[in-house]
Amino acid sequence: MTLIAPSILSADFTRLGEEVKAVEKAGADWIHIDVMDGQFVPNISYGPIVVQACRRVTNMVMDVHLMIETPDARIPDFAKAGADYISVHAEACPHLHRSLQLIKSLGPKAGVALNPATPLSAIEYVIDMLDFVLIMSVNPGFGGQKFIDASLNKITALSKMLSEAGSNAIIQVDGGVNNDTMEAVTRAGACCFVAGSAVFNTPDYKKTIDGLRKLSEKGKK
Ligand SMILES: O=C(CO)[C@@H](O)[C@H](O)COP(=O)(O)O
Ligand SMILES: [Co+2]
Repeated sequence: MTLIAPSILSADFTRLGEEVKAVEKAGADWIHIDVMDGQFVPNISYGPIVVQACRRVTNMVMDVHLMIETPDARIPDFAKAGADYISVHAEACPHLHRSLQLIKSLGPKAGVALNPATPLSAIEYVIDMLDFVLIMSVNPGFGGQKFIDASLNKITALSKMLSEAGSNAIIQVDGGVNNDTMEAVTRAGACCFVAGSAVFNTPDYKKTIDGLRKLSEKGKK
């Protein structure tokens, strides 16, 4: 399974609806929506009304990445706005089990995002609750950053950890995914690929997404 999830963070916001439709037409599987609060990360992006607006123009799976403090207070708004998948950061959730319970109780699939410096042990005791795990391969807050190479070993270790636990959770990789890194992240064990600048900063989205898929196929061999 190869799931390509363009992040709208790098889209042209004056034409957001058209951009979302364009990547859907180009063969994207999910649309990734990065929510930043200026507290958990040093940047502010957008909230539930943008998720709601995207829902009106696409049938793609909407994947909401919450880079916010106290996410429990906001999760119901994002579920109501139409999120299909919601990830919270382990670093922002003192009661991670409760946050995951909350997401699942409202309908969306639940995931945990881990910063580059956060060990996999952060999810050890909630592993059975996870529909996906988001491995940050850059420090969260901005698009267009360079892939952190240590993420590859982390993805490999996560893949082993999940299979030993009998978990079918999807491994999502987010940050610096592009033509140079796609093959290696696939080989490490990821199957959902968030790509912001690598998609939206190119002129032909279909060509770009097809190219990423091909590189992923190479990584599976
Ligand atoms: O969560 C984040 C950044 O915090 C990402 O989803 C970025 O939007 C990915 O951007 P690229 O590295 O693909 O340009
Ligand atoms: Co993201």
